[in-house]
Amino acid sequence: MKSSFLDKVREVSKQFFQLPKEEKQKCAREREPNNIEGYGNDVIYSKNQRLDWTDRVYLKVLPEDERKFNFWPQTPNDFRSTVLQYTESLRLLSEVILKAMAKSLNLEEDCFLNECGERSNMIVRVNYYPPCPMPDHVLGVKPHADGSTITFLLQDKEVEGLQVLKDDQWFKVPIIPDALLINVGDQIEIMSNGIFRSPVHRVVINKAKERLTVAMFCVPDSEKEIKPVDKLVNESRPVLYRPVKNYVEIYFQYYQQGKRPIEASKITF
Ligand SMILES: O=C(O)CCC(=O)C(=O)O
Ligand SMILES: [Fe+2]
Repeated sequence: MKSSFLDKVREVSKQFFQLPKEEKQKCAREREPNNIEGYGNDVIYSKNQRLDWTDRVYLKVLPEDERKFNFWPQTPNDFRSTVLQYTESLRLLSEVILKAMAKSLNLEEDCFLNECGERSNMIVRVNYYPPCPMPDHVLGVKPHADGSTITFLLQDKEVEGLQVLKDDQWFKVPIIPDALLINVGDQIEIMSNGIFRSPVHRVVINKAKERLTVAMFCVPDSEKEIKPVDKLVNESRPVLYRPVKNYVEIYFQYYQQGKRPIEASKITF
């Protein structure tokens, strides 16, 4: 993918967030808590929830027949075509990466792809973090691991914010302007029986500068039950996760309560 195309993806996203509130509201998320698609911020599950300092647009791009264009920005008018083209490039790239990840564990290359089922999903989330007068008191995104198989993250070119947790410490993720960051999500952790681990990460915000990122989540078919692949379960490595289905659905409820969704699948001994 050319860096000029990555800039284009950033540009159409930024143009949308620069529109007046009334314009953006045209693709606003519906009120029922289970509907996460469209423009908005956190879905509220409880009064005690801490809110993220972010606005976002969340859209299911694949499978094709599940697109809900009424939630898609109409302005700028090349938003739709740009996101569709971007998704197609990342769909192809995700196949290459999931095959390589399977091969690296001596599995058949299609192993993870087959586990994702016939109707894999691609979901885009454009994250816009406005400047915040009290950046030490709130987070752009609370600590979480992604609920995907893998996530492609296109970072802001100038403003840092992403941090990853390792050994109980937060580490800054540097900006590499023309690179996509690829994150391992919970569903690959489950399929690989814990060999690939989904890292916990968070977003800190900035007093003076806005920040924009585009996350593309690759997610298995919601009807397909996923589980650790047989070849990665043996006497020395017992099965660590229960089968799960439609993980994205449980994901947000756990996340908003500050819990790790993967706990719903982990087997405790
Ligand atoms: O904005 C970022 O840097 C990361 C966003 C993120 O973690 C997410 O959308 O899951
Ligand atoms: Fe994330």
